[in-house]
Amino acid sequence: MPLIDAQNIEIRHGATRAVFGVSLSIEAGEIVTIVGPNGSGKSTLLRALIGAIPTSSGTIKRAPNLRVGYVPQKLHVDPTLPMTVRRFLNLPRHVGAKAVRVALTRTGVQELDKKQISALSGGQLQRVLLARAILNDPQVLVLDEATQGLDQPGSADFYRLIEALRDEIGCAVLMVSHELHVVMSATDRVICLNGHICCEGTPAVVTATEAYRELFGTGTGGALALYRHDHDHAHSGDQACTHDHHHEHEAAE
Ligand SMILES: Nc1ncnc2c1ncn2[C@@H]1O[C@H](COP(=O)(O)OP(=O)(O)OP(=O)(O)O)[C@@H](O)[C@H]1O
Repeated sequence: MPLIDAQNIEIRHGATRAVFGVSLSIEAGEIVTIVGPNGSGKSTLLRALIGAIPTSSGTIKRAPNLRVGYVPQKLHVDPTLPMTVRRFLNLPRHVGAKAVRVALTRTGVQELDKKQISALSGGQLQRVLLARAILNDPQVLVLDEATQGLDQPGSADFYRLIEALRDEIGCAVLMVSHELHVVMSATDRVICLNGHICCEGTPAVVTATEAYRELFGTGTGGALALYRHDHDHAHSGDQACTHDHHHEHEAAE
């Protein structure tokens, strides 16, 4: 049984239909990356899949007592509020020094445990947030553009860490990223979202498709830049677009 299984879901924010006709499932241990333009419903879909917001139609089934670890885009910390990394990882639930040490070691920042949260660099903070997300030994790790603000080598390191954690913990990973070219090698499956699912598949299959080339350019070696990705047409909930899209893209070769 999949960890999460969504069938034909629609999600509305008031009058805005943010996601429609989406069916997808997340299997144990796989890494799934959702890409798509701004406002295409990526965060909305993630939040619905983990049960944080309701759907307006369709069904989402989650494995019983599913353990989810969530890494937000960023954390706003009041610099006047003193809080060490160790204390932060013990909120809202006290987990103890050993669990904190294990989690920080797994994310490669064990030396930061006594540091103030407000004194961390962007990359260090993301690793601390990741450490917090794995404290409950998650079956699914969910990341919403977790590398925003990191430079490309920093992002690449972070995604390598995610892959290593997946291998170590055995969790599935569901993430949103704008950096498909960076995340590609650490992904089993790519889903391109624009309200509905435009195309999906393994990176190897997706990169070989015409739809993918239209979306992301034709560069080689994974050095593809998702630059601008316009879908200026309406859909009625189909799962694969067979018609032309209008895209502007740039391939960094
Ligand atoms: N809380 C909300 N109330 C009203 N509308 C919302 C809300 N959250 C999102 N929306 C709308 O739903 C649509 C999808 O937004 P969402 O944040 O899911 O997109 P996204 O793909 O994650 O975007 P981005 O890449 O910019 O983060 C957008 O039109 C957005 O304006």
